Parts: sequence; C-alpha cells; structure tokens
Amino acid sequence: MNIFIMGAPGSGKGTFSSRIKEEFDLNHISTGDIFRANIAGGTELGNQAKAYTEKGLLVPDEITNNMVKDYLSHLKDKKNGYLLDGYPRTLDQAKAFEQMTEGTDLMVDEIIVMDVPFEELTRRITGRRMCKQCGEIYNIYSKPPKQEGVCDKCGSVLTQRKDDNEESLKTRLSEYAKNTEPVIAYYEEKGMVKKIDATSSIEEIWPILKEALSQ
Ligand SMILES: Nc1ncnc2c1ncn2[C@@H]1O[C@H](COP(=O)(O)OP(=O)(O)O)[C@@H](O)[C@H]1O
Repeated sequence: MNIFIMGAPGSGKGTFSSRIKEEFDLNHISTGDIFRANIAGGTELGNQAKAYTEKGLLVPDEITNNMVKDYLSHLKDKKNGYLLDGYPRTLDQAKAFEQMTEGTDLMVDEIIVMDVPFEELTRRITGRRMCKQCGEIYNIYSKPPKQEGVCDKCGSVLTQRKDDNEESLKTRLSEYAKNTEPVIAYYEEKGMVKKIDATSSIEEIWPILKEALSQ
C-alpha cells in the first residue's frame, strides 16, 4: 500500500499520519519533518530550506524532488509500502514523482485528502504546540496537555513551530490554493482520491479514515 496524504496546513496530516503509520506498519516520510530536522541540525539542505519554510513558502521543486528521491532509495522495507506526507505539493513534483517511480513497486496507489473548512484551519494552527523531544502534537484549544507547556508523553517542553503564526499561515494557505489544489484535481481526474471530512474530533475521524484505508 503506497499512499499520499494531502491536506491544507492544520488539516490533521501530521496527527493522522502517525496513527496510519502504526496501524498499517508503513514507512512514513514527512517532507515538512525532514526540512525541520535539517534546519535544526544546520545541514546544507536545512540552510537551503530555512528561509522558505519560515515564511510559509514552498521550498523549490528541485531541492524537494531530490530529497524525496534520496529517501525513496533508502526505504528500509519496501514491501510494506509508504505513507508520503506533504508531497507532492505542486504539479511539477507530482510529475517528477511519476518519473521516479514509473514501472516500480513504488508507484502511488491512493491519495487521501483531509478536508477541513478554511475558517477552522486558523484556530488549529495558531493553537498548535509540539514536543521538541518526541514530536507529539497538542492544541491549546482542542487537545491541551495535562500541564501547560509540558509534554504528557515525555515531560519535555512544548514549542510552537516557527511558521505557525498568522503571517506565515496566510502564505501557506495561498500556496496550498495556488499549487496544491491543482495536484488534488489532477489525481481526482484519475479516480485516485479519497476525501475524508476532517472537521470533527480526532476520535471521530480515525475510524472513518481507517475504514477508507482498509477498502
Ligand atoms: N513538498 C514540498 N514542497 C515544497 N516545500 C515543502 C514541501 N513539503 C514541505 N515543505 C516546506 O515545509 C513547510 C512545512 O511543511 P508541513 O509540515 O508539511 O506543513 P503544513 O503544516 O503547512 O502542511 C512548508 O510550508 C514548506 O515550506
């Protein structure tokens, strides 16, 4: 099973990706997480990506495509397939991915789109907090930690992503509308998309998503 999970910023991609990955034992690749880890580690890739991600702009296709190609070539267990989260985000990336995987067992089978109305996205993004240590995601409005600012799972301090501010969010939403919605339309035409209404709570959405993936 090879899956793309797509959706606007705040649509729940990250939260549900970790559940899907565990439930179906998939290789999880999140381009956003890879960029953030590289920025934190001060690598060359991180230095190239930093200015774009912090402003909410997309990292240029060439850099992103090369990074994904490299990850695919190092997949540990190809048999189980992958869950690709945050890619492709432009039509160029979608076409590049087709070229990379054409005729191999890495071609994508299904595209999951997490669908959330735009008004709800802002609340989710500005309330989001993350554990720097273990990556657990919280929201001060809908999923607060037991103790303010502290991770329930590992006790580390919670932080806010650099791009989770109103200014960067505006840019991320317009990048999504301009570049990523056409990618969804492209796969819809091919009949590969499953749209999930992701407006309600995590516990309500999860069984629906799991069922959609089991079909
Ligand atoms: N496929 C991609 N192409 C270009 N830039 C990307 C891609 N994936 C991630 N990024 C960069 O990393 C940032 C964060 O990605 P992600 O965590 O998936 O964010 P979001 O919560 O906005 O969906 C993006 O705003 C962008 O700058």
